[in-house]
Amino acid sequence: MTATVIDGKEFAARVRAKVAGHVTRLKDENGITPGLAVVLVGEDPASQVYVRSKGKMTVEVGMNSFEHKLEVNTSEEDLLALIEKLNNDPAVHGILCQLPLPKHLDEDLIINSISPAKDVDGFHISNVGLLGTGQKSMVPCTPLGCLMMLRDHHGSISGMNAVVIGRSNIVGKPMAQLLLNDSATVTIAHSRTKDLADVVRAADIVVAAVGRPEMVPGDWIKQGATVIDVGINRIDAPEKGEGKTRLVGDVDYASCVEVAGAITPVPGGVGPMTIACLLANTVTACCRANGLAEPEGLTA
Ligand SMILES: NC(=O)C1=CN([C@@H]2O[C@H](COP(=O)(O)OP(=O)(O)OC[C@H]3O[C@@H](n4cnc5c(N)ncnc54)[C@H](OP(=O)(O)O)[C@@H]3O)[C@@H](O)[C@H]2O)C=CC1
Ligand SMILES: Nc1nc(=O)c2c([nH]1)NC[C@@H]1CN(c3ccc(C(=O)N[C@@H](CCC(=O)O)C(=O)O)cc3)C=[N+]21
Repeated sequence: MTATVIDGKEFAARVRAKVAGHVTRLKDENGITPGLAVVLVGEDPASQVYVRSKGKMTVEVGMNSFEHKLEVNTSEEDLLALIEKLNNDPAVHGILCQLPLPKHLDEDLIINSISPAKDVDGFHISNVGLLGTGQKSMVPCTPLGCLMMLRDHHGSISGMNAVVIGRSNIVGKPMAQLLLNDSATVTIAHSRTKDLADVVRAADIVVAAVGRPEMVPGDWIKQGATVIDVGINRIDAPEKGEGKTRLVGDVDYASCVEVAGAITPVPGGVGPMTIACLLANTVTACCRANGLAEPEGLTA
């Protein structure tokens, strides 16, 4: 039996429609238009694609999009000054600083300079601490999108064995925290993990966030397990013609789809959900900033 394919693209469209509804209500009833500011430093081509796509979808759901493109050698001082300006701008409810930043900029310092209330990435230490203690916070978009798909597919994940491969601050760690908050039994694997295949074989839920193309083969997957593929890897695709590339996940889709119970594809899985959750977080931040009831079902 082949796995149910979890359609992240379609799910994300539903989340965005919900967000758009709340935006309309905020405008009509409260005279407020939620605004998202995205800061991009440098000209990394992949980052440019994401930022463009974020801006387009922000406008599509009726919110204001403020794009700030800074040159690659922008000083820390100038970037901090921009963030301070956005922190104090009442039209801006969410601020995202696209990562990775150029090497000369201190990523921790920059992230922690964003007002926690506007930190729609959920990367500020204060939001990380709130999430870790089960308090209301801004929740990182990619893990939130994964959680929404898992809850939708399983109803409840309480008591399930979940293995997260990857321990980054932006995906692996917050993902593990969210799974734990939903009462899954959580294992975090990483590059030093011994017998990774056996660790993964014990999982009812596998979340792969490694950054290695098609690293997880089907024979690591327990029959019927749910596989969430966070990886976004661009690889050469000579079969499509010379110089062509294609996008693959961290999971070997062809073999995993044969054993898994459910699986997210790449593209069309976690990626679109990440952007939808960014918009959801912006509406949530806007409601909180204005003392309004926040939308249900759009956060953890
Ligand atoms: N769909 C989306 O919206 C998003 C997708 N991504 C994608 O997700 C992937 C992960 O991103 P990110 O978390 O930022 O990546 P990082 O490079 O920050 O982290 C990768 C993690 O994988 C671990 N790892 C590396 N090699 C192995 C291995 N051989 N076996 C087991 N673990 C290993 C590393 O371990 P160690 O800590 O020991 O080095 C590290 O914890 C990437 O493909 C990225 O493009 C990222 C963000 C959003
Ligand atoms: N501060 C910050 N926040 C982020 O959330 C953040 C970041 N920095 N840096 C980079 C990563 C990566 N990321 C993705 C978002 C959407 C897709 C996405 O929509 N992917 C499409 C395909 C896009 C394509 O074709 O390239 C899909 O999977 O279907 C992918 C990756 C957000 N990130």
